[in-house]
Amino acid sequence: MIEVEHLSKIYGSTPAITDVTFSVEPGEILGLLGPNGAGKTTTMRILAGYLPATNGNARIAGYDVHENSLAVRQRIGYLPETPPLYPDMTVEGFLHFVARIKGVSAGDRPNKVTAAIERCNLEDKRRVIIRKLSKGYRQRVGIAQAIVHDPPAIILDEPTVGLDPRQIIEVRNLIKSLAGTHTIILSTHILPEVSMTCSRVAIINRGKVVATNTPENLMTQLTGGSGYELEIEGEAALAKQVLQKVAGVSLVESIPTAGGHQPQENRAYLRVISQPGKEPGKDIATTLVRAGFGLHELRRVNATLEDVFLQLTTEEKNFDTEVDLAADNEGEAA
Ligand SMILES: Nc1ncnc2c1ncn2[C@@H]1O[C@H](COP(=O)(O)OP(=O)(O)OP(=O)(O)O)[C@@H](O)[C@H]1O
Repeated sequence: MIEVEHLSKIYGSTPAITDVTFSVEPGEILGLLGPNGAGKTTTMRILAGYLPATNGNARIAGYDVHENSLAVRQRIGYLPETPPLYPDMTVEGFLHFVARIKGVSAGDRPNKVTAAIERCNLEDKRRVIIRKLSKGYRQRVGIAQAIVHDPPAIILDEPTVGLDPRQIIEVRNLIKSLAGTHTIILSTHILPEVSMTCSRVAIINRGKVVATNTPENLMTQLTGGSGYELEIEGEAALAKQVLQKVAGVSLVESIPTAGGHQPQENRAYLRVISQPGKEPGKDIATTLVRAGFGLHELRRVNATLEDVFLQLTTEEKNFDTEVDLAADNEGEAA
Protein backbone atom coordinates (compact mmCIF):
# COMPACT_ATOMS: atom_id res chain seq x y z
CA MET A 1 0.00 0.00 0.00
CA ILE A 2 2.88 2.37 0.83
CA GLU A 3 6.23 1.91 -0.90
CA VAL A 4 9.21 4.14 -0.20
CA GLU A 5 12.31 3.62 -2.32
CA HIS A 6 15.72 5.25 -1.86
CA LEU A 7 14.19 8.51 -0.69
CA SER A 8 16.60 11.36 0.06
CA LYS A 9 16.04 14.99 0.99
CA ILE A 10 18.76 17.61 1.21
CA TYR A 11 17.95 21.03 2.69
CA GLY A 12 20.58 23.33 1.17
CA SER A 13 23.65 21.28 1.96
CA THR A 14 22.14 19.43 4.97
CA PRO A 15 20.99 15.89 4.25
CA ALA A 16 17.79 15.36 6.28
CA ILE A 17 17.14 11.81 5.04
CA THR A 18 19.36 9.53 2.97
CA ASP A 19 18.31 6.49 0.93
CA VAL A 20 15.22 5.73 3.03
CA THR A 21 13.50 2.52 1.90
CA PHE A 22 10.59 0.69 3.52
CA SER A 23 7.12 -0.55 2.67
CA VAL A 24 3.84 -0.85 4.54
CA GLU A 25 1.38 -3.65 3.79
CA PRO A 26 -2.39 -3.00 3.67
CA GLY A 27 -3.96 -2.81 7.12
CA GLU A 28 -0.61 -2.55 8.92
CA ILE A 29 0.50 0.09 11.43
CA LEU A 30 4.15 0.98 10.86
CA GLY A 31 5.90 3.02 13.53
CA LEU A 32 8.63 5.36 12.34
CA LEU A 33 10.77 5.53 15.45
CA GLY A 34 13.71 7.84 15.88
CA PRO A 35 15.27 10.50 18.08
CA ASN A 36 14.70 14.23 17.51
CA GLY A 37 16.00 15.38 14.14
CA ALA A 38 16.20 11.82 12.77
CA GLY A 39 14.15 12.70 9.69
CA LYS A 40 10.68 11.42 10.60
CA THR A 41 8.77 14.60 9.77
CA THR A 42 10.69 15.06 6.53
CA THR A 43 9.80 11.51 5.43
CA MET A 44 6.14 11.99 6.32
CA ARG A 45 5.85 15.35 4.59
CA ILE A 46 7.25 13.84 1.41
CA LEU A 47 4.75 10.96 1.65
CA ALA A 48 1.90 13.39 2.21
CA GLY A 49 2.88 15.30 -0.92
CA TYR A 50 3.84 18.47 0.96
CA LEU A 51 7.55 18.35 0.22
CA PRO A 52 9.39 17.19 -2.90
CA ALA A 53 12.15 14.61 -2.38
CA THR A 54 15.64 15.33 -3.70
CA ASN A 55 16.01 11.73 -4.87
CA GLY A 56 14.08 8.46 -4.84
CA ASN A 57 10.36 7.90 -5.02
CA ALA A 58 7.36 6.93 -2.96
CA ARG A 59 4.01 5.44 -3.97
CA ILE A 60 0.76 5.29 -2.08
CA ALA A 61 -1.91 2.91 -3.40
CA GLY A 62 0.16 2.74 -6.59
CA TYR A 63 0.30 6.53 -7.13
CA ASP A 64 3.62 8.38 -7.13
CA VAL A 65 3.50 11.03 -4.40
CA HIS A 66 5.22 13.60 -6.57
CA GLU A 67 3.82 12.90 -10.03
CA ASN A 68 0.25 12.18 -8.86
CA SER A 69 0.11 14.30 -5.74
CA LEU A 70 -3.62 15.07 -6.18
CA ALA A 71 -4.56 11.39 -6.42
CA VAL A 72 -2.33 10.70 -3.42
CA ARG A 73 -3.88 13.46 -1.31
CA GLN A 74 -7.34 12.02 -1.94
CA ARG A 75 -6.13 8.64 -0.71
CA ILE A 76 -4.31 9.70 2.42
CA GLY A 77 -5.19 11.34 5.67
CA TYR A 78 -2.38 13.40 7.17
CA LEU A 79 -2.01 14.67 10.70
CA PRO A 80 1.01 17.00 10.86
CA GLU A 81 2.81 17.70 14.16
CA THR A 82 0.52 20.68 14.69
CA PRO A 83 -3.05 19.82 13.65
CA PRO A 84 -4.29 22.19 10.93
CA LEU A 85 -7.47 23.37 12.67
CA TYR A 86 -9.60 26.46 12.19
CA PRO A 87 -10.18 27.59 15.79
CA ASP A 88 -13.32 29.62 15.07
CA MET A 89 -15.23 26.77 13.43
CA THR A 90 -17.28 24.15 15.25
CA VAL A 91 -15.97 20.59 15.14
CA GLU A 92 -18.77 19.57 12.79
CA GLY A 93 -18.43 22.66 10.57
CA PHE A 94 -14.70 22.12 10.24
CA LEU A 95 -15.07 18.45 9.34
CA HIS A 96 -17.70 19.34 6.69
CA PHE A 97 -15.26 21.88 5.29
CA VAL A 98 -12.38 19.36 5.18
CA ALA A 99 -14.63 16.71 3.61
CA ARG A 100 -15.56 19.20 0.89
CA ILE A 101 -11.96 20.10 0.05
CA LYS A 102 -11.03 16.42 0.08
CA GLY A 103 -13.59 15.86 -2.67
CA VAL A 104 -16.36 14.09 -0.71
CA SER A 105 -19.66 14.66 -2.56
CA ALA A 106 -22.29 16.86 -0.88
CA GLY A 107 -24.62 13.85 -0.52
CA ASP A 108 -21.96 11.74 1.23
CA ARG A 109 -20.65 14.46 3.54
CA PRO A 110 -23.15 14.17 6.45
CA ASN A 111 -22.55 10.42 6.78
CA LYS A 112 -18.77 10.69 6.50
CA VAL A 113 -18.60 13.54 9.03
CA THR A 114 -20.80 11.64 11.48
CA ALA A 115 -18.70 8.50 11.03
CA ALA A 116 -15.47 10.42 11.76
CA ILE A 117 -17.07 12.10 14.78
CA GLU A 118 -18.22 8.76 16.18
CA ARG A 119 -14.92 7.04 15.47
CA CYS A 120 -13.01 9.75 17.33
CA ASN A 121 -15.51 9.93 20.22
CA LEU A 122 -16.38 13.54 19.52
CA GLU A 123 -20.18 13.27 19.73
CA ASP A 124 -20.35 15.55 22.80
CA LYS A 125 -18.18 18.19 21.13
CA ARG A 126 -19.90 18.23 17.76
CA ARG A 127 -21.14 21.80 18.03
CA VAL A 128 -18.33 23.18 20.17
CA ILE A 129 -16.01 25.87 18.75
CA ILE A 130 -12.56 24.29 18.28
CA ARG A 131 -10.85 27.13 20.17
CA LYS A 132 -12.64 26.00 23.35
CA LEU A 133 -11.43 22.39 23.16
CA SER A 134 -8.69 20.87 25.32
CA LYS A 135 -5.47 19.69 23.67
CA GLY A 136 -6.63 16.06 23.76
CA TYR A 137 -9.90 16.86 22.01
CA ARG A 138 -8.10 19.02 19.45
CA GLN A 139 -5.87 16.07 18.68
CA ARG A 140 -8.95 13.93 18.14
CA VAL A 141 -10.33 16.56 15.77
CA GLY A 142 -6.93 16.45 14.03
CA ILE A 143 -7.32 12.70 13.56
CA ALA A 144 -10.98 13.12 12.53
CA GLN A 145 -9.94 15.55 9.76
CA ALA A 146 -7.36 12.99 8.61
CA ILE A 147 -9.95 10.20 8.29
CA VAL A 148 -13.11 12.10 7.31
CA HIS A 149 -12.82 11.19 3.62
CA ASP A 150 -12.17 7.55 4.62
CA PRO A 151 -8.73 7.34 3.01
CA PRO A 152 -7.02 3.94 2.70
CA ALA A 153 -3.73 5.34 4.09
CA ILE A 154 -3.20 7.51 7.18
CA ILE A 155 -0.01 9.35 8.12
CA LEU A 156 0.23 10.59 11.70
CA ASP A 157 3.18 12.71 12.86
CA GLU A 158 3.73 12.28 16.61
CA PRO A 159 -0.01 11.82 17.28
CA THR A 160 0.27 11.60 21.08
CA VAL A 161 2.77 14.38 21.73
CA GLY A 162 1.67 16.82 24.45
CA LEU A 163 -1.25 14.70 25.65
CA ASP A 164 -1.79 13.56 29.23
CA PRO A 165 -1.51 9.83 30.04
CA ARG A 166 -5.26 9.18 29.80
CA GLN A 167 -5.54 10.99 26.47
CA ILE A 168 -2.50 9.09 25.19
CA ILE A 169 -4.23 5.76 25.88
CA GLU A 170 -7.42 6.98 24.17
CA VAL A 171 -5.58 8.19 21.07
CA ARG A 172 -3.54 4.96 20.85
CA ASN A 173 -6.72 2.88 21.09
CA LEU A 174 -8.30 5.02 18.40
CA ILE A 175 -5.30 4.47 16.11
CA LYS A 176 -5.35 0.72 16.76
CA SER A 177 -9.07 0.62 15.92
CA LEU A 178 -8.28 2.16 12.52
CA ALA A 179 -5.79 -0.60 11.58
CA GLY A 180 -7.04 -3.40 9.38
CA THR A 181 -9.36 -1.14 7.42
CA HIS A 182 -6.62 1.49 7.00
CA THR A 183 -2.86 1.40 6.44
CA ILE A 184 -1.13 3.63 8.96
CA ILE A 185 2.30 5.18 9.43
CA LEU A 186 2.88 6.99 12.68
CA SER A 187 6.03 8.68 13.86
CA THR A 188 7.15 8.72 17.44
CA HIS A 189 10.20 9.04 19.63
CA ILE A 190 8.43 7.14 22.41
CA LEU A 191 9.47 3.49 22.55
CA PRO A 192 6.47 2.01 24.39
CA GLU A 193 4.22 3.65 21.82
CA VAL A 194 5.70 1.42 19.15
CA SER A 195 5.36 -1.84 21.11
CA MET A 196 1.81 -0.94 22.13
CA THR A 197 0.48 0.37 18.84
CA CYS A 198 2.50 -0.82 15.85
CA SER A 199 2.74 -4.14 14.05
CA ARG A 200 6.09 -3.15 12.53
CA VAL A 201 8.72 -0.58 13.23
CA ALA A 202 11.24 1.25 11.08
CA ILE A 203 14.00 2.73 13.23
CA ILE A 204 15.36 5.92 11.70
CA ASN A 205 18.55 7.57 12.90
CA ARG A 206 20.42 10.52 11.40
CA GLY A 207 18.30 10.32 8.26
CA LYS A 208 18.81 6.60 7.63
CA VAL A 209 16.56 3.61 8.24
CA VAL A 210 18.74 1.37 10.38
CA ALA A 211 16.29 -1.51 10.90
CA THR A 212 12.79 -2.54 9.86
CA ASN A 213 10.96 -5.43 11.44
CA THR A 214 8.31 -6.41 13.97
CA PRO A 215 9.24 -5.18 17.46
CA GLU A 216 9.59 -8.83 18.58
CA ASN A 217 11.89 -9.84 15.71
CA LEU A 218 14.05 -6.78 16.23
CA MET A 219 14.55 -7.72 19.83
CA THR A 220 15.44 -11.30 18.96
CA GLN A 221 17.67 -10.61 15.97
CA LEU A 222 19.62 -7.73 17.36
CA THR A 223 20.16 -8.84 20.91
CA GLY A 224 20.32 -12.56 20.20
CA GLY A 225 17.19 -13.31 22.19
CA SER A 226 16.69 -13.16 25.91
CA GLY A 227 19.33 -13.52 28.55
CA TYR A 228 20.08 -13.81 32.23
CA GLU A 229 21.48 -11.58 34.94
CA LEU A 230 23.70 -13.25 37.52
CA GLU A 231 25.03 -12.31 40.92
CA ILE A 232 27.95 -14.55 41.83
CA GLU A 233 30.71 -14.88 44.38
CA GLY A 234 34.07 -15.39 42.72
CA GLU A 235 36.31 -14.03 40.01
CA ALA A 236 34.27 -12.41 37.20
CA ALA A 237 36.89 -13.04 34.50
CA LEU A 238 37.06 -16.73 35.39
CA ALA A 239 33.27 -17.04 35.51
CA LYS A 240 33.07 -15.48 32.04
CA GLN A 241 35.51 -18.06 30.66
CA VAL A 242 33.53 -20.91 32.20
CA LEU A 243 30.13 -19.62 31.05
CA GLN A 244 31.25 -18.86 27.53
CA LYS A 245 31.64 -22.64 27.02
CA VAL A 246 28.06 -23.47 28.10
CA ALA A 247 25.92 -24.66 25.18
CA GLY A 248 23.35 -22.02 24.13
CA VAL A 249 25.32 -19.07 25.51
CA SER A 250 26.25 -16.44 22.93
CA LEU A 251 27.75 -13.64 25.04
CA VAL A 252 28.84 -13.02 28.64
CA GLU A 253 29.54 -9.49 29.89
CA SER A 254 30.14 -7.79 33.21
CA ILE A 255 27.45 -5.40 34.43
CA PRO A 256 27.58 -2.99 37.41
CA THR A 257 24.80 -4.77 39.30
CA ALA A 258 21.88 -7.13 38.78
CA GLY A 259 18.18 -6.64 39.44
CA GLY A 260 18.69 -2.99 40.37
CA HIS A 261 20.21 -3.97 43.75
CA GLN A 262 23.00 -2.11 45.50
CA PRO A 263 26.25 -3.83 44.37
CA GLN A 264 27.97 -5.73 47.16
CA GLU A 265 31.64 -6.26 47.87
CA ASN A 266 33.15 -9.56 46.73
CA ARG A 267 30.31 -10.13 44.32
CA ALA A 268 30.44 -10.07 40.54
CA TYR A 269 27.53 -9.27 38.28
CA LEU A 270 27.19 -10.75 34.81
CA ARG A 271 24.78 -10.62 31.93
CA VAL A 272 24.53 -13.71 29.76
CA ILE A 273 22.88 -13.42 26.34
CA SER A 274 21.50 -16.72 25.11
CA GLN A 275 21.38 -17.88 21.51
CA PRO A 276 17.95 -17.46 19.88
CA GLY A 277 15.58 -20.25 20.91
CA LYS A 278 17.97 -21.65 23.57
CA GLU A 279 17.39 -21.68 27.33
CA PRO A 280 20.73 -22.37 28.99
CA GLY A 281 19.62 -21.20 32.48
CA LYS A 282 19.82 -24.66 34.11
CA ASP A 283 23.26 -25.41 32.62
CA ILE A 284 24.55 -21.97 33.65
CA ALA A 285 23.59 -22.66 37.26
CA THR A 286 25.03 -26.21 37.28
CA THR A 287 28.28 -25.16 35.59
CA LEU A 288 28.87 -22.26 37.98
CA VAL A 289 28.23 -24.34 41.10
CA ARG A 290 30.41 -27.22 39.83
CA ALA A 291 33.22 -24.76 39.13
CA GLY A 292 33.05 -23.57 42.75
CA PHE A 293 31.31 -20.22 42.32
CA GLY A 294 28.67 -19.07 44.78
CA LEU A 295 25.43 -18.35 42.90
CA HIS A 296 23.31 -15.74 44.68
CA GLU A 297 20.91 -14.87 41.89
CA LEU A 298 20.06 -15.99 38.37
CA ARG A 299 17.26 -14.03 36.74
CA ARG A 300 15.88 -14.29 33.23
CA VAL A 301 15.74 -10.89 31.51
CA ASN A 302 14.07 -10.25 28.21
CA ALA A 303 15.58 -7.80 25.79
CA THR A 304 13.43 -4.73 25.42
CA LEU A 305 12.83 -2.52 22.44
CA GLU A 306 14.71 0.11 24.39
CA ASP A 307 17.86 -2.10 24.30
CA VAL A 308 17.49 -2.43 20.54
CA PHE A 309 16.84 1.25 20.03
CA LEU A 310 19.86 2.28 22.08
CA GLN A 311 22.02 -0.27 20.33
CA LEU A 312 20.95 1.07 16.95
CA THR A 313 21.01 4.75 17.66
CA THR A 314 24.07 5.10 19.87
CA GLU A 315 26.66 2.60 18.65
CA GLU A 316 28.17 3.40 15.29
CA LYS A 317 29.72 -0.07 14.99
CA ASN A 318 26.33 -1.71 14.93
CA PHE A 319 25.24 0.00 11.77
CA ASP A 320 26.51 -2.88 9.60
CA THR A 321 24.12 -5.28 11.31
CA GLU A 322 21.35 -2.76 10.93
CA VAL A 323 21.88 -2.31 7.24
CA ASP A 324 21.82 -6.09 6.82
CA LEU A 325 18.54 -6.26 8.67
CA ALA A 326 17.01 -3.53 6.56
CA ALA A 327 18.20 -5.36 3.45
CA ASP A 328 16.67 -8.64 4.69
CA ASN A 329 13.38 -6.88 5.01
CA GLU A 330 13.48 -5.38 1.61
CA GLY A 331 13.94 -8.92 0.35
CA GLU A 332 10.90 -10.09 2.27
CA ALA A 333 8.77 -7.22 1.03
CA ALA A 334 9.72 -7.75 -2.62
N1 LIG B 1 13.20 23.40 6.49
C1 LIG B 1 14.38 22.91 6.87
N2 LIG B 1 15.53 23.49 6.52
C2 LIG B 1 16.74 22.99 6.90
N3 LIG B 1 16.90 21.87 7.63
C3 LIG B 1 15.78 21.24 8.03
C4 LIG B 1 14.47 21.71 7.69
N4 LIG B 1 13.54 20.86 8.22
C5 LIG B 1 14.25 19.90 8.87
N5 LIG B 1 15.59 20.13 8.76
C6 LIG B 1 16.66 19.28 9.32
O1 LIG B 1 16.49 17.96 8.80
C7 LIG B 1 16.76 17.00 9.82
C8 LIG B 1 15.54 16.10 10.00
O2 LIG B 1 14.48 16.86 10.56
P1 LIG B 1 13.03 16.27 10.83
O3 LIG B 1 12.16 17.39 11.31
O4 LIG B 1 12.58 15.52 9.64
O5 LIG B 1 13.32 15.26 12.02
P2 LIG B 1 12.31 14.56 13.03
O6 LIG B 1 12.78 13.16 13.17
O7 LIG B 1 10.91 14.76 12.62
O8 LIG B 1 12.60 15.34 14.37
P3 LIG B 1 11.59 15.79 15.56
O9 LIG B 1 11.18 14.56 16.29
O10 LIG B 1 12.48 16.68 16.39
O11 LIG B 1 10.45 16.53 14.91
C9 LIG B 1 17.15 17.78 11.07
O12 LIG B 1 18.55 17.84 11.11
C10 LIG B 1 16.56 19.14 10.82
O13 LIG B 1 17.31 20.14 11.48
